[in-house]
Amino acid sequence: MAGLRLEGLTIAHGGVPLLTLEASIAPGEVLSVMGPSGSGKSTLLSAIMGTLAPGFAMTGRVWLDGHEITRLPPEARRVGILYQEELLFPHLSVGGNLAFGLPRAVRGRAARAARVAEALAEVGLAGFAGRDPATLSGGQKARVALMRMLLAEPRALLLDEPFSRLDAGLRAQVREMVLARARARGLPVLLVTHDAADAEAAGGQVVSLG
Ligand SMILES: Nc1ncnc2c1ncn2[C@@H]1O[C@H](COP(=O)(O)OP(=O)(O)OP(=O)(O)O)[C@@H](O)[C@H]1O
Repeated sequence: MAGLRLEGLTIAHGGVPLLTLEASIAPGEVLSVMGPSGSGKSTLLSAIMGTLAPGFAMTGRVWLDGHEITRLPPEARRVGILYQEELLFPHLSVGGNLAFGLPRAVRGRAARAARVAEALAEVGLAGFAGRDPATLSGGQKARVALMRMLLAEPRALLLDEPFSRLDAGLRAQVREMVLARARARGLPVLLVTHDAADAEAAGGQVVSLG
């Protein structure tokens, strides 16, 4: 089955159960995960990324596009994630940040530069490749972070409250852009949010942890 499937996922810490989840997210669809602080939302994302901290025990299986990825190393999973903060590399230009996302298989300076330019144009930032990330607005940084992640060609997208630092107007705009780009690529999206408005705008399924 295409998309992301969490089959009988359970996570415990020090023998204490934290969460149980069964979910399927079809390509282009969104599952919003809500729940109070400490209910395990970030831990769930780590489990899907393959970066669960020591001390956590997980059972169940994670499937992506019909392949089981439960035990694959993080870099082999093709799961992209966006965090609350954009985490752009400050010592690289905007173009350098984007080139960092490109797979090694894209070879040659010209081909890589062309992919970076295309990505910038897709989010209305044509000509920004040479800019220092520190000179960008919050919304522009969010767009660069989104395209850096998408250039790595993920097959699923995890969003860890990526809009929460933006003010209300910008928040809706960035949220729409991220969800539209995910839909255009047919990516299943798991959105962690504290905000019911995010879940409502995303449409799709909603689960609450805790
Ligand atoms: N590295 C870690 N080692 C030990 N316990 C941890 C670790 N990371 C998280 N926890 C614990 O696991 C539980 C779930 O934490 P998690 O960060 O997943 O919650 P959350 O729902 O994302 O919270 P928030 O909304 O505040 O970000 C909490 O009790 C937390 O203290």
